[in-house]
Amino acid sequence: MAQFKAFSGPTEGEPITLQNGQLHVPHHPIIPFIEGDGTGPDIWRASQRVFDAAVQKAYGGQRKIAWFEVYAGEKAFNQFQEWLPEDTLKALSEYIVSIKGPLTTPVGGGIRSLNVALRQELDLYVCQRPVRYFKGVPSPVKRPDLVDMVIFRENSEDIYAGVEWQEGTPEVKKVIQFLRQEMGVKKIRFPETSGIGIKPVSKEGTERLVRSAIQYALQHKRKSVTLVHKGNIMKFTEGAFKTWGYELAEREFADQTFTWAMYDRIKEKDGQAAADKAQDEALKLGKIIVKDVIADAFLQQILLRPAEYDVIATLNLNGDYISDALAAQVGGIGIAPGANINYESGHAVFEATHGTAPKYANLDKVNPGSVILSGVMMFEYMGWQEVADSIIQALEKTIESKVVTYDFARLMEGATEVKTSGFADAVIANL
Ligand SMILES: NC(=O)C1=CN([C@@H]2O[C@H](COP(=O)(O)OP(=O)(O)OC[C@H]3O[C@@H](n4cnc5c(N)ncnc54)[C@H](OP(=O)(O)O)[C@@H]3O)[C@@H](O)[C@H]2O)C=CC1
Ligand SMILES: O=C(O)CCC(=O)C(=O)O
Ligand SMILES: [Mg+2]
Repeated sequence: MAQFKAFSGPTEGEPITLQNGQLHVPHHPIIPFIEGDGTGPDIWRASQRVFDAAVQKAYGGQRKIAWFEVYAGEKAFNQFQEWLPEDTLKALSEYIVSIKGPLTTPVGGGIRSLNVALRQELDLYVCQRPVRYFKGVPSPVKRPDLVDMVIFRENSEDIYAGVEWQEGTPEVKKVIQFLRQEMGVKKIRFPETSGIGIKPVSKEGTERLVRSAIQYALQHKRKSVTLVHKGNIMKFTEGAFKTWGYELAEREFADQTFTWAMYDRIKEKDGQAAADKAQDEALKLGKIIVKDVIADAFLQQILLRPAEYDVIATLNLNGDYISDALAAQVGGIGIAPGANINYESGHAVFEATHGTAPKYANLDKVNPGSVILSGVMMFEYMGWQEVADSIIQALEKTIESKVVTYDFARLMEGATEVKTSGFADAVIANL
């Protein structure tokens, strides 16, 4: 068992382990959780009750989660004068599967994102965010039911690496001088008053992300994987992401995929009819179509033609924007779950797509749906499918009966508005 310094270790349960690449989940697994800042505590309390009730219902006491609170953000700082204690990283690493509430990141200065730090420290290179419609949820679009996508957002590089220098500092002056004098850069419009940020995008980073997306598409019998990039402008980062993604698909999944890069090569050589025929044949054989789209066009097409998109593989910043935009299409960030995963080490930290929504902190008001659904993803990951299924059906039943939190109630006719805790009560009653 791991030894902890700042806080005590778990008092019950057994660790989840990885054996020969397979997750081994005991009947009483230790699962670390971070409550989160802002609305985090309200949402976590509600979600934890739903999880425990669903496990009890599915296994009648044979299985039970041994929750282990670990600390990050304001609660950690107040108790240990550290935003992200070493013990927390140790616990998330030791116990493999964990879940967290949102953590605050100040804008423009102060600490860097703890959420990003967790992803980088544990090398959780996939941010996986499924977006689907639940019947009865109010939506701003006519056919929200056509949205059924799973976002694979690269989670370890891009501008989130945090390599940037503030305007006016000696460091930024040095970087700008280097760029201008040694690299021949002439296009920094206002060199005296610029901050500089660096966007690293690697072949390895792209390949492991796209590989995970294609493997997911194959395992879940999805139709396509779309590489979303801004490669027309950022040629050697986002453009390379597209090229490396296609190359990976053709090299590692030659028999299971058909790429638009192949389509273009056939078209160039034998004409469009031949390329269309090759794609039709691939579809008949059940191959995954790997295609690409430029990010701005993608953002309008998901509104106009969402049914054309399925699994999405994209870079870190694009994935961040796309997650919230797609969440809005199916009713908002109140039911937008996610997971940060390293598919090689097995480490996974489940968390909602939304943030701390500070104006609603401690009001017992916001929708706990995103963390509840992140828990559903966690139970699926653990192989506790009965629990996942039972929570999903209870959540659907609750929303269909129009018992909802403020975010849905303000857009629904005849809704019964309940608090965060009240929504959890209703879901538990429907398990
Ligand atoms: N992974 C993480 O921990 C994340 C952390 N953050 C951090 O959170 C903080 C606040 O970020 P902000 O940009 O305001 O984004 P938030 O996602 O926290 O909130 C934006 C808006 O989304 C709606 N919303 C958020 N959560 C819920 C919920 N559970 N139920 C219903 N509606 C919800 C609210 O809309 P309305 O006003 O219409 O009611 C809210 O005002 C920042 O410090 C940011 O860095 C942000 C994203 C992810
Ligand atoms: O880390 C943060 O504060 C924001 C992260 C975020 O927006 C996201 O992961 O979607
Ligand atoms: Mg975000």
